[in-house]
Amino acid sequence: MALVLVPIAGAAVVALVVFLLDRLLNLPHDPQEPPLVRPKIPLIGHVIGLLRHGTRYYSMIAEECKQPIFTLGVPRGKMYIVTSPGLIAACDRRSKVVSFAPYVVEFGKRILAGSEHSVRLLSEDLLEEKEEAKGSGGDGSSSSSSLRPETMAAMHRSQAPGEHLDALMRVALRSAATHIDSIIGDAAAQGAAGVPLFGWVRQFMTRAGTDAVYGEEKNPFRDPEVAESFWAVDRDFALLGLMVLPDLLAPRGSRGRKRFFRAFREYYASGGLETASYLIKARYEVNKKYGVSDEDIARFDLGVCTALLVNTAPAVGWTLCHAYSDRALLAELRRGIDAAVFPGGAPQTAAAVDVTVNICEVAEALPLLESFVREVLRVQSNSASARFVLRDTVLDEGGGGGGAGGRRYLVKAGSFLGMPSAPVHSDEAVWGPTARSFDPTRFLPERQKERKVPASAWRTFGGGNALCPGRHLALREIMSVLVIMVLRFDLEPCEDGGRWEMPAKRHHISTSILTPVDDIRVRVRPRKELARVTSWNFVWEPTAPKE
Ligand code: HEM
Repeated sequence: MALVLVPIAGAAVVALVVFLLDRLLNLPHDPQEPPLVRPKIPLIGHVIGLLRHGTRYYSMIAEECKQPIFTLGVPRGKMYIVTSPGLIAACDRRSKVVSFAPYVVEFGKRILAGSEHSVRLLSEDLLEEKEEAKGSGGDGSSSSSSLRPETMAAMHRSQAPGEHLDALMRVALRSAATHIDSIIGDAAAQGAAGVPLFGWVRQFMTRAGTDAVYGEEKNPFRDPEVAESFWAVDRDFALLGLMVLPDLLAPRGSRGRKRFFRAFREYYASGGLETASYLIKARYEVNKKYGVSDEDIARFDLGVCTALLVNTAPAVGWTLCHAYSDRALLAELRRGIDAAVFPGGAPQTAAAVDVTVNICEVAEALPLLESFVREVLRVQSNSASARFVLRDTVLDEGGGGGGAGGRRYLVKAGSFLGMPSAPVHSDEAVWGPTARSFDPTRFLPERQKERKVPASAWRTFGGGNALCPGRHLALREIMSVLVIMVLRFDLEPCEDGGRWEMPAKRHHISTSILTPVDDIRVRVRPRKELARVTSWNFVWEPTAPKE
């Protein structure tokens, strides 16, 4: 009898220990908070889920619990996950309290390895009350009075539609077109094995983006070693973020980071600023105003390059995969682009022809272009919109979309709040029955009129006062490369008899666009029917507004 009781008593002790630990490690849950989702394995189930599935875990839970917002308890903390557009909009409206700022500070400390002084400057006025006192207008348009918001205001100002963005695009296009040409003209570089599509795109987008921002003349990325160093940092992003023995745990990333910082110190020391874009000049001015050292300015540039490159490069890769893997879509895009560039048909003369293409005009003539790119960004987005709750606050869904009308939820100070794009991007209540399929016409103006999707449901560029300031530049860059490629080249996978197979995807910690698990090797060939064109010039010049 006593022997029978041993396992029962053992199980009771385990249950008691788990119960006590649960009480001790998990924070109490107020009924006004979003519903609590209990993990299958007590205490650490959600942590295991997140480690195993990455941000996909949020979608898995969202699908099971079907709540507009829910709470995941983790040891000594809690995470609120928001999936309804109405509540996302509510968080965006309170973005000073449900804040992105603490992550900017952590990024400055862990990845940019900023000095204590600069990290302190970044963490000043987290609630942006100084700004409020002056009567701010929100997403960077305000007159702010601390380093972090003022830097973001400069980022928004320098990339808003207008002369500064046009200047960035001028250089980006010139540089992208030149670097695309250099590989096409170099048969040896392509070889029989072709080029790795995502790797190749990353190479020319890295150069185009940084030429635009830092100026072609002194851009540190002219040195391939600096580009390699940058991408080594990105590869080791998570390990560097731990701040534990980086030279040992992440030797390539750590070496790359030092090399990057050196290159950027030299850039400023050798007068790089004079040839830089307005974006870099405006940032420099703000940094100097707040007493950031030259050493730290060079470190902050690692942040600029991360924001500039890590999403745009894979987004261009996916855009080309989607365009070329669907013959009917490719034919339609090509028909529209050809018609806009050669209204009288492809040049047939014996003489060589120079062609200038204004991509802005092409995009206006062919709305499918932007609709298609937005759809690529919808399905390939994996943004987390991570926030930290700085004060207890009540979120009111306000009946604004998502269908759960007007419920209120308390979120507590000190908690993580995420608004991952994946669940909301695949929600049939928002996008209709085709939510999970790829539809390049989804964002055409006439389709948008048919089905009103709340603005807060398209999360590719985030929202609130963390809304991506580079979104206009990114969209223009992606559309431009698409036009250049579709107009000029045929792309064919080297393997599987030329059949396109979409690469599997995975999440990478630094990016909000999914990463391909494996690259795909392609052959790039100029279109035969345009052989007469010997010189191409691509520009993005906004047309005069219509009367
Ligand atoms: C396809 C390309 C891009 C995607 C998908 C993307 C996406 C995002 C997302 C999701 C966020 C966070 C928003 C949030 O949490 O609500 C963000 C922030 C940011 N992005 Fe982008 N981005 C892209 C390109 C760019 C470019 C070209 C730049 C130019 C420098 C840029 C600069 C930034 C900056 C500085 C922030 C931080 C904003 C802040 O702290 O307030 N991004 N981006």
